Amino acid sequence: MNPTVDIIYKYFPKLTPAQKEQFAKLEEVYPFWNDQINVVSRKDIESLYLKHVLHSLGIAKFVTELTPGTRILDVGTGGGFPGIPLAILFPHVHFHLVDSIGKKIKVVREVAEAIGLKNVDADHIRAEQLDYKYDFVVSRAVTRLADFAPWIRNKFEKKDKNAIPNGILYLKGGDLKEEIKESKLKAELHSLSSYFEDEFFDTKYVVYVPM
Ligand SMILES: C[S@@+](CC[C@H](N)C(=O)[O-])C[C@H]1O[C@@H](n2cnc3c(N)ncnc32)[C@H](O)[C@@H]1O
Repeated sequence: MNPTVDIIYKYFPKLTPAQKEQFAKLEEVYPFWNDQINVVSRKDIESLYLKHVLHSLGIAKFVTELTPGTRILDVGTGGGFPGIPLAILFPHVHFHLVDSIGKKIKVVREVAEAIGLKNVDADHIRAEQLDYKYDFVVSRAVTRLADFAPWIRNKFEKKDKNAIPNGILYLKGGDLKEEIKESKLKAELHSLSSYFEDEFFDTKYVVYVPM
């Protein structure tokens, strides 16, 4: 049986009633929009909370506190992962979700509106074309680090107001050691199994690259 929203409450026990309601609403909103515009595989939508929502929140187990006003870019957000779950968790942080496919951004906007998220902007644009600065860039399953880093290298604010220096937070699978070597980046691997006792993710690490 696939876990319900309770799995989110289990790992994030300090959620406010409003946040709990937003997480709970995803269970209706995503299947509705996914039937019209496919953003998540049919098989995976049944394990929405485990494979998408909790997985996205792995980033929040590594960066647990963010200063109000922090700006985060989600590159290749697809249907809103990891950006939407993170935006629920950090209502005082601004999230810019972008994707190169317009219909995916439609789903992101509909989901954000349906659950009342005020801290999300979503745009149909390639990451390389953006001309803004951010504190962090998050992403999940978009491309190899060596290709990804040049897209966003010039998009970081210089000042570090958060507990960890600005940088990339990437949920990424594949042969990461080889990828990190290829990218020549100074990257750290943080295992999701150190945050979550349930073993369920195809992608097992948050890759953190200070920038
Ligand atoms: C495999 S999907 C992952 C979607 C989402 N991050 C997730 O984990 O469910 C990769 C997404 O990256 C988007 N993408 C690829 N290259 C991009 C670029 N240069 N700028 C913005 N989005 C891009 C694609 O359109 C696609 O939606």
